[in-house]
Amino acid sequence: MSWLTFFITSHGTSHGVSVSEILAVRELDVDCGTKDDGRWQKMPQKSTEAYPYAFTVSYVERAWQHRWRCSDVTFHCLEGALCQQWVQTIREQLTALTSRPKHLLVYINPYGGKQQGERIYEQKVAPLFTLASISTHVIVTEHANHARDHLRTEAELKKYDGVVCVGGDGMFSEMVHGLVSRTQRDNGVDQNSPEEKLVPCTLRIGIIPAGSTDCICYATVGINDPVTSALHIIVGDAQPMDVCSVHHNNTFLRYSVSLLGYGFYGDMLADSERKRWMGPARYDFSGFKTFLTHHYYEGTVSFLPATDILGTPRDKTRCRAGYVLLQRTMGLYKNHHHVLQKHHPLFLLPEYKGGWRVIRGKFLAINAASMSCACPRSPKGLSPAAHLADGTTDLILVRKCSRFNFLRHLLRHTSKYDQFDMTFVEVHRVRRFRFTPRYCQSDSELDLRENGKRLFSQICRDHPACSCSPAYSSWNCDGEILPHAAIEVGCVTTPYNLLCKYTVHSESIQTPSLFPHFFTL
Ligand SMILES: CCCCCCCCCCCCC/C=C/[C@@H](O)[C@H](COP(=O)(O)O)NC(=O)CCCCCCCCCCCCCCC
Ligand SMILES: Nc1ncnc2c1ncn2[C@@H]1O[C@H](COP(=O)(O)OP(=O)(O)O)[C@@H](O)[C@H]1O
Ligand SMILES: [Ca+2]
Repeated sequence: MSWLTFFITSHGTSHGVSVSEILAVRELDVDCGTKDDGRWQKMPQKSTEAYPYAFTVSYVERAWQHRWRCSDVTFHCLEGALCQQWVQTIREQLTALTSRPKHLLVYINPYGGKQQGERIYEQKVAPLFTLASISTHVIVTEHANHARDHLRTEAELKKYDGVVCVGGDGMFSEMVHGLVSRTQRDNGVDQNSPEEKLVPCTLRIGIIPAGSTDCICYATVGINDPVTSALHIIVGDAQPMDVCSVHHNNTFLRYSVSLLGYGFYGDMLADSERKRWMGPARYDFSGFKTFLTHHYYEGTVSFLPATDILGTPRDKTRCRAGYVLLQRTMGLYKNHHHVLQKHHPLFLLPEYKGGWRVIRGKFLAINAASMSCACPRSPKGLSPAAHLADGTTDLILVRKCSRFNFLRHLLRHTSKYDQFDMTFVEVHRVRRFRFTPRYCQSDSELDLRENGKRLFSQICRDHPACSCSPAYSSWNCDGEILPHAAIEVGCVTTPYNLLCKYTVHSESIQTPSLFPHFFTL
């Protein structure tokens, strides 16, 4: 790591800036002030007289709660030649940072969250990309799946070092689907086969949060802040994550990177989609309504526990980027403080000891969290100890219980108390799982659901003529509705993610070439 140190700043103090955190450098013109922003005039007269040459370095400053800000520091010196030498050396050092993107393809969802995507990008992000000399091609989407289809078929991906998603988890998911599908198609991989290993994508996806939950951004960076995300993208950070593939009867349905939730989160989502006009508050409204309906669903969950890793979902450790910057710490495992290295899947390939486990029951919620799912509503998330790129997902089963107990469970997501420490909740770290509802879903029912119609005439169970629950919920897959109740899920990252050139956050591996807040899949 190179450090730029010493030199008398405008305040006569010394300053150290790591080259890897420099965004830009510009020379100041003594006669006519700063070339860019006229800040020269503001400098104390005394220092300008004593040191007539100067340059300004823009760099990343750590602010409160994982936030990053762009700061400027001006360095002064006596000789013009020396000043130029500094500027030139810094520029050379910046050019040598190959992990930084130079050309980006940006997709903005103008419809997500509070519909502020375009404004957020123009006002907060574009000026930083310009400062860092990053060229961009910006596409404002015109309809759902525009970004997915463009990435899958048309986009000239060779021209770019990364793609940027301005939106929420749904928009990120669209882009994941576009990129992953294209990569598999180009490499002849059949997505319909649940056993097939996916070929990793070479492009990373950066997220500028502009959605309703922004849990993928929050859970990886530690905050949903557009400026922080833009700076992570500029300095070339990367963060691989687990991707679950969801299949139904050997047909590929979707990928999931954050939450796959049946029951409570599925019903809440289905209700909230009809209230998009409310913006992010729709989730609270529909959450409250779904809480009151208190439906439970019968079925069988089978899962393959991840036996070859040491961490458990009940650990007190947290896996989140935003505090360890990967490519800046050299060497494998240097900063890995909470998963024992020799047990890492890279070194110990999955053994699947013990085989599948089967649990039958009545569930209020079945949630699979591939990452913590931390978000502003729940800063610790659905599964606080979930890891970002360990090839597992945390399967949380909430059995039928009273409304009061379910409320206690929900409330614990917002406090320091353990949401899993309740008799009706269990959590397992798994590699694969399957859910089969007790009653078979007919094709005609599925068709109706796929066409967006809610079916209320579902089979009424054991006790007719009562206010019992419907037979099926739907899955909430990263905020998108999956109408199929029966699904098979595999966490597909371990074999292909960790063996590639990717940088992995604290408990996973790290290789020198990439960086933390761009996602490599
Ligand atoms: C009583 C308060 C209880 C608060 C419980 C909070 C639990 C929050 C866990 C959040 C997990 C979020 C997982 C993220 C999923 C996202 O991928 C996905 C898509 O995001 P996008 O819109 O940005 O595209 N988002 C979602 O599915 C939304 C999840 C939001 C959950 C809000 C639940 C609110 C529950 C309110 C219950 C109120 C009961 C009150 C009784 C008096
Ligand atoms: N231009 C558009 N018009 C309408 N829907 C869009 C557009 N672009 C993307 N979408 C869809 O909007 C939905 C929500 O996007 P997302 O960015 O996740 O916002 P939110 O967090 O508010 O749900 C996604 O299903 C996405 O496919
Ligand atoms: Ca994981």
